[in-house]
Amino acid sequence: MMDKLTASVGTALDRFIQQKQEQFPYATGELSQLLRDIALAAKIINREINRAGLAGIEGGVGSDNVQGEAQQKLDMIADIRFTRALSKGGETCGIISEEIDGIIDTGNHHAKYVVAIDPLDGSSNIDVNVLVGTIFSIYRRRSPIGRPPTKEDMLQQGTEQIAAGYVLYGSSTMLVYSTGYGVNGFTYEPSLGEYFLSHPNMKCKEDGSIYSINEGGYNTFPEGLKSYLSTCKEREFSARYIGSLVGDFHRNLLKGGIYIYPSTSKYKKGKLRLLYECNALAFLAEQSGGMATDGYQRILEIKPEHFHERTPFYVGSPKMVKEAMEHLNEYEEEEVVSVKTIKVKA
Ligand SMILES: O=P(O)(O)OC[C@H]1O[C@](O)(COP(=O)(O)O)[C@@H](O)[C@@H]1O
Ligand SMILES: [Mg+2]
Ligand SMILES: [Mg+2]
Repeated sequence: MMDKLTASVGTALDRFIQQKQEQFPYATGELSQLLRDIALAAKIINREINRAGLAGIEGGVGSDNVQGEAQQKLDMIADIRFTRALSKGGETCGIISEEIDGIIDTGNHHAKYVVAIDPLDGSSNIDVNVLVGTIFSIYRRRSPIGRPPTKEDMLQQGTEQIAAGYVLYGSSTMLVYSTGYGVNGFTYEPSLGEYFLSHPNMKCKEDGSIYSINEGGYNTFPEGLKSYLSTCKEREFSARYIGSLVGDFHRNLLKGGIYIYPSTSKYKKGKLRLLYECNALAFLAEQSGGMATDGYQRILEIKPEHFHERTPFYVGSPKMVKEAMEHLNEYEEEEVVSVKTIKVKA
């Protein structure tokens, strides 16, 4: 359905959500409430992040999450705050969080939505005052209303997302999300405690000249990727890497560019998690005219098997993602031929 009402810059988030809901005669307001729950929790996290150095909430908690990564205090605080806001809000029946092994059952068994969330993205940047984020995906549950959330509710393909977004805690705090009708960005005004529309109808540029990748693992990158990176360097593209996925994605969305987290010897399937990092950003990328793949297939079509499964991630300007994939496929074909040749010779 075409977006009849184009909200103008400065529209308060609450009003924007209401306007969108009114465009759907059968909307019941549950998704609107869920989005408000996320926006509320993000305000609290924003406050915690801004005063982290003073409040002694920097550093680790001395435990690892299910992926064996050291958990930071702010990882846990963010996880608790989002879980609490979503549980109290009443519209979320189950949550998958980066910080928790299994399904978080909120007890809201009457609710029809489930959420996958990376409460704090870019944890390695918390203590060095570099921007961090939150990433979330929202799905309609599959299991009958009234029951506890199930594995099937949480392990849905990215194409099934009802909404997705991120919060960026940077020089300003922004909430960027989509409900499947374009991508809109809101800037938080702390003195008023409110978000206002600042980036309506965000569009990803067809092409760009920024590439974002941690080249530390270069020696173990797929040959095709090495070849693509050479072309980026030949063209003197700008290398930009914050080390916070949300920040790198946001910059490339605004300026044009490609973000890559490939398979490496340390992370055979890439480092990033499908359910609460890649699916959400792939949804936003496609909603804004960008592209997101694992190098070979659309991220949104990957059928998840595990809550914390990882995937290689190639996202951004479609022309750049397509070219990177061409290089990957070219080298893959050559590798197949060379194996066949060796076999024939043997
Ligand atoms: O340090 P690396 O290997 O480049 O990884 C950085 C990537 O890892 C992440 O920090 C992973 O996310 P979390 O911080 O939520 O675990 C991404 O934000 C970032 O893009
Ligand atoms: Mg993350
Ligand atoms: Mg995280």
